[in-house]
Parts: sequence; C-alpha cells; structure tokens
Amino acid sequence: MGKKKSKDNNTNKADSQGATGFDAAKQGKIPAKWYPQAPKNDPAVRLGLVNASVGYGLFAARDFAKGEFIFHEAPLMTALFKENSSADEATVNSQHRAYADILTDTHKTQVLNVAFPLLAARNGFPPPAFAQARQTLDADLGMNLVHGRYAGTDLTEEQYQSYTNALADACMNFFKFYAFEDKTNPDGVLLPIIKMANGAPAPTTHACVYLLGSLVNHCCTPRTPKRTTTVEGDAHDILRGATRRPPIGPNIEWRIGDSGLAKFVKPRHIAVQARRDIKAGEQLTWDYGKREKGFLCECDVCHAKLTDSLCGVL
Ligand SMILES: C[S@@+](CC[C@H](N)C(=O)[O-])C[C@H]1O[C@@H](n2cnc3c(N)ncnc32)[C@H](O)[C@@H]1O
Repeated sequence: MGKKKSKDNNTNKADSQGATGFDAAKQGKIPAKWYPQAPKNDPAVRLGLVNASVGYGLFAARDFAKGEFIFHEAPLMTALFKENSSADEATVNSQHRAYADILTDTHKTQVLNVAFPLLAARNGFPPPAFAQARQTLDADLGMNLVHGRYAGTDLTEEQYQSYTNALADACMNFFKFYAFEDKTNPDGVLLPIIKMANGAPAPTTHACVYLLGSLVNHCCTPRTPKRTTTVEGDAHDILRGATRRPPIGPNIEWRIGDSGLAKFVKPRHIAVQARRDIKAGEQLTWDYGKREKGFLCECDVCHAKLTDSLCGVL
C-alpha cells in the first residue's frame, strides 16, 4: 500500500511538471517538436532483450514521427565521473555514495537491481527471481518519467534468465557503462569528458545514471545517411529495381537539462526525441560518439557493412 502511495505521489508530481511544459508549449514558448503529442499514459517505450551479448535495450512502444518528443526523466543518481577514473579516489567515493543513497530506498533498490543486473552483480546482489523482476519492471520502470508516460517490459522468463545468468563476472565500472556526462556545470560552462592523450588528469564533471536513458544501446552513424539495406531487400531490389528499404542508423537523440530545446526539462533531466520516423517495436538507439566503447559493435549499420562486404566476396 505504502509503495503504491509513493508511486502515485511521483505521478502527481510528474503531472504538475508536465502541465507546466504543456502550457508553455501551447503558448508557443517551446518549439513544437518538443510538444508532448501522445495522450497521457500512452506508453512510449518498452524494455526488451536484444540478445545475450548486447543485453537489454529500449524499444518503441508505438510509432513516433521525426522530431517527436519521446520521454524525459530525472536521473536515478549522479556522481563525479572521469574518463578512466577507476583509480581516482574522489570519483570512486562519489560513485559509491550515489549508489549507497539508492540503497536506502528499498523501492528504488528493487527497480535498480532489476533494470541494471550488471550493477546488482557488482555489488553482490543476485538478480531477483523473474516473477518479481517482471512485476517490478511492468509497474515501475517508468517511475522517473514525467508527462505521465510509463514503460514496461516484454521480457520473457527465458530471456531474463539468459541475460542474468551471464552476469557472474559482471562489469566493474558501472558509471563508465551507464552514465551520461552532464556537460553543463552550474555556470553553464562546458566540461567535456575527454580521454587525455598526454596522461594529464581528465576534467571531472557530474555524470547521471537514468533508469531508461541508460538502457539505450549504441548505433553507429552511417557514413552515407541515406544508405539503407536488408539482406532480402538487397536481393529483391536487384530483381525489381531499387525500392525504399527501412532506414538504419541511430533513430533518437538526447539532451540533458534545458539546452534551449525544452524549457520544461529540468537540470540533469534527460530528454529524448525521434531523429527520424520510428515504427512501433523498433529498437531505440543513439550514437555513443567517438569515445572508446569497449564492446564489439553489433548495430545494424555494422551488420549492413558486414553483409555488404560478404556480398562483395561472393
Ligand atoms: C548504456 S549500456 C546499454 C544497456 C545494456 N545493453 C544493458 O543490458 O545493460 C551500454 C552497454 O550495452 C552494450 N551495447 C550497447 N550498444 C551495443 C552495440 N551496438 N553492440 C554491442 N553491445 C552494445 C555494451 O555492453 C555496452 O557497454
């Protein structure tokens, strides 16, 4: 009962924030492309498993038009962050403090351990049983979302087990994998996190971890953005002449805080919008940028490149 009450409180808070943004949009104070077009309680995203090596991903729960606002959410936790910072005491302490704060809130801890089994494993928590995980994800995945959006999951028990079983030797640097750089410090000066080639200490700034935003996977930006392909599509196209094939490449983009695009997005909140038209069920991806990624990319652009090179060989 207590849990339900706190969720309702969250929703009410979100609604009142949403109303402000909504009014501002109606008055033309924010660009129409950020206007929340979907009715309240229309789910924006679902959590699913891409495959065992890529892990979780976010999927569109409905169609989105190019430029459409998809969701925005408050950070679950923020901490200091430095590129390659695992030896930096202040940064590590700050990250531990952020995590400890979350552990004082049982409800948030449950959600965190289900949404981020990597983090749970690192901190010695076995992933919860599927039945509990499913309930938590369905009910609470969108608890940080504003504008009344919510999210749930389509994860099956089999998928959940296959992913969580693979996590025994899970990652050591949670923030490195999941945090967003909040590039705007309180004075509005940009503090990009860059890898220092000369070994000098990298700049430190705040990093934010989000419940949904941090679960978005990477997709490379295609060199020629109009290039589109599918294996079957290629074969048919050759026979029938070129037809329009589904687009590839990152389909969303994000901003943190009020970056001049959305006045209702508070500092450190992340806001996500469609970079092109998106169909329900499509995985939402963005380009992580040039930073060292530390994984073998399995995005559709890399798959297309591989297909192209194999076709070239055959
Ligand atoms: C921000 S997390 C995204 C959520 C993650 N898939 C999960 O299940 O927790 C980033 C991690 O996801 C995986 N990942 C993201 N994009 C990927 C891609 N294009 N190819 C392979 N792995 C990817 C990598 O393990 C990466 O370190």
